[in-house]
Amino acid sequence: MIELQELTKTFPGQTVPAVDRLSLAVPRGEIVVLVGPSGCGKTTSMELVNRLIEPTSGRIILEGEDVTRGNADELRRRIGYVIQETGLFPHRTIAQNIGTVPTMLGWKKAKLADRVDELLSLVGMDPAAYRGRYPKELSGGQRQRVGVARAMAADPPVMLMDEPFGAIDPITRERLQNEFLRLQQTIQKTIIFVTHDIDEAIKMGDRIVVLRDQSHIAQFDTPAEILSNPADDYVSDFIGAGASLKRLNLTRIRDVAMTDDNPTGLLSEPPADLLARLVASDWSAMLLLDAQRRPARWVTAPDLRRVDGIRPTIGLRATALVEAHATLSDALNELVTSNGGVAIVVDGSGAYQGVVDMETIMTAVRSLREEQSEFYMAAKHTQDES
Ligand SMILES: Nc1ncnc2c1ncn2[C@@H]1O[C@H](COP(=O)(O)OP(=O)(O)OP(=O)(O)O)[C@@H](O)[C@H]1O
Repeated sequence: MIELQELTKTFPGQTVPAVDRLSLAVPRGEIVVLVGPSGCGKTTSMELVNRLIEPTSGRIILEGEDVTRGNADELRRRIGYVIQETGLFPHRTIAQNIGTVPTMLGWKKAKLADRVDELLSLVGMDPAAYRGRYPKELSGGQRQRVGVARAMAADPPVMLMDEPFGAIDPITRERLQNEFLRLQQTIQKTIIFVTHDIDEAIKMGDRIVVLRDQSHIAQFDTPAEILSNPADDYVSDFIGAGASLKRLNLTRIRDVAMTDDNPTGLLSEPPADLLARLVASDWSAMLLLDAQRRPARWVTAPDLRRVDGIRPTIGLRATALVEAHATLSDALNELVTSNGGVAIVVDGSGAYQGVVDMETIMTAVRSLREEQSEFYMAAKHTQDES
């Protein structure tokens, strides 16, 4: 989809190139993450790809076409760009910001307004509430969402995302990452994503490029391979400690067997009925759901025996909610601090789907390990034969 051939940039007055002969092929519909230490040339590489700066040498091929020299504006319409500080225009409304590229392309007003609303909904913001606001009237996380919506406005096949969730608190960041991964399942864009955070790279990337100085590639591989078989000490050092824990970032909750034999009930049910179901199960607590089937409270048998009717304050609050797109690492994080000792899986509207407990996570870790050792056995076998 997009191919960089020996892309090089030497800034005026410099002797050493900031980016030196970077060659990379990004497959259609994949997220390729560039990860590397500060100053290694990540941002420069991205700016070269959409020709915010012109390469000293090398070529950029987009959908088979050499776009290194042609019209740069034309190229940028085919490439959406999201940057850390979002770069929203402060004196333009959210709708005007999102509509920047379509406006340049001369879209009709009605089509533009529809597209803005569609995009706001897509990134989880109510169009009526937000389209008329200004960037400073939004939270950091909302501004990032608008940045993503703006990059997608003219439906470019390629998106460049330079630390798009960098300047955001960890909780919002995790939420935005998950939302974006969910969105990507629908939009299937070809994405180059920059981060300096290896955990984010493992989570977001179909493939990861670990960069050294001057955008020299240390390793280009899937996250699983990079974690299991780092090419050299530089890559191992970059992964840092805890490679096996990081592997939990590779598995999503939807890919493991959730527990659904745990008892649940509705806040509106009589306590005696709930109690009967709870004692008939192997569980010591029951999850109560509200009328929209959203997790509300954890209750034990003594909680239920004590009352005639269910009050909203009964038992303990149901915490540790995660969506099926979240990783096992997210689930583990949540469950260690949760009231129920499990992470509760909900769908996009917050409705209950099941729970993930420690055993689910242990089983997944075990099977990841087994897959890996089977791989090594097979590799060894082939080696012995040869
Ligand atoms: N306009 C410029 N003129 C001269 N040197 C530059 C210019 N822009 C960047 N550089 C240099 O090029 C190198 C790569 O910078 P770049 O911003 O691409 O790194 P980065 O990997 O994105 O870093 P960070 O993670 O800190 O953003 C750095 O040594 C930087 O000082």
